[in-house]
Amino acid sequence: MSVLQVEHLYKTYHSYPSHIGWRNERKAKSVEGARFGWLGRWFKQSSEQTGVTALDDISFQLQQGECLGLVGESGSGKSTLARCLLGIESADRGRIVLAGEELGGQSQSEHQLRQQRRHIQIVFQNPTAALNPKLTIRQSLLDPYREYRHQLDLNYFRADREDRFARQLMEAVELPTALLDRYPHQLSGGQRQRVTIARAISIEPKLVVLDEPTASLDVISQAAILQLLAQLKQELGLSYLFISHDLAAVCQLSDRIMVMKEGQIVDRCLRHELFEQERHAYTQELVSIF
Ligand SMILES: Nc1ncnc2c1ncn2[C@@H]1O[C@H](COP(=O)(O)OP(=O)(O)OP(=O)(O)O)[C@@H](O)[C@H]1O
Repeated sequence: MSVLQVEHLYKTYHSYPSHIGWRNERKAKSVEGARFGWLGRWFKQSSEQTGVTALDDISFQLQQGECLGLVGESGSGKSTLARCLLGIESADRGRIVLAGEELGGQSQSEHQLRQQRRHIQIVFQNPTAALNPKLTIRQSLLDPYREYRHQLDLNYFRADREDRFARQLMEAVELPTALLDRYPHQLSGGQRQRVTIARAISIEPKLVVLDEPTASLDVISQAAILQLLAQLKQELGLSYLFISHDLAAVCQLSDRIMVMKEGQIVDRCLRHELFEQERHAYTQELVSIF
């Protein structure tokens, strides 16, 4: 079953000349400015010259329980795609369908949008920035649960009591429950990343976006986190979109791999095919510099 379907996604960033100043830029971007004003016309013209196409006709499907790896050099559009999936940015064109429901469909209310968003969670590269330093681990873990508690229908975790729920989450990511009342700065980097993973999976999302989840960790913690992610995927039947520069990590965790270049998907393969000779020239280049 397909969990995620992305169809013909496009996104261009328009950057305006910096000497114009934000007041004029805002004016130009406004409906009146863009449609009628000389300022709008002039800015549109200059932005077209300086626009960056971050996503250029992206289409793919991700199956239930699958890990889809996404690799590509810096600036190829990986994070833009992640931001569009999470609703942090909107695409210019195209459709994102999550478990049969279009994300951000036109007739959706704010409430419906929020409901949909909970089905996609993200694990960021830097767990220190992802955790609020003023909250204990317990508070951070329970945040998503408290926000969505009335709509949750969990299969794996039992959420009848907060304390039991928090303990279950710690056990799932192999952390001692004694850490629950500590603050993020009292944990190691690897432990903090385990907390962000526990938080992301706590409400059993349909899709977890892993955005370079091991990049800020030492080699030993990296291996342990990859192993944990593989284990959770199997136990909870999770689906991942795994974004990384690290081809070895991507090959270890992913079932299939997509290669992105300048906003386009230029190659797709099964993980064991990535290092084969007859791949796309750009894939071979990535493999050779790895
Ligand atoms: N807010 C923005 N405004 C203008 N251009 C942007 C913005 N965000 C990204 N870009 C541009 O869009 C392109 C894709 O960027 P993106 O961050 O998606 O790449 P990436 O593959 O995730 O890179 P990295 O691996 O370094 O994170 C780049 O050329 C980048 O400069």
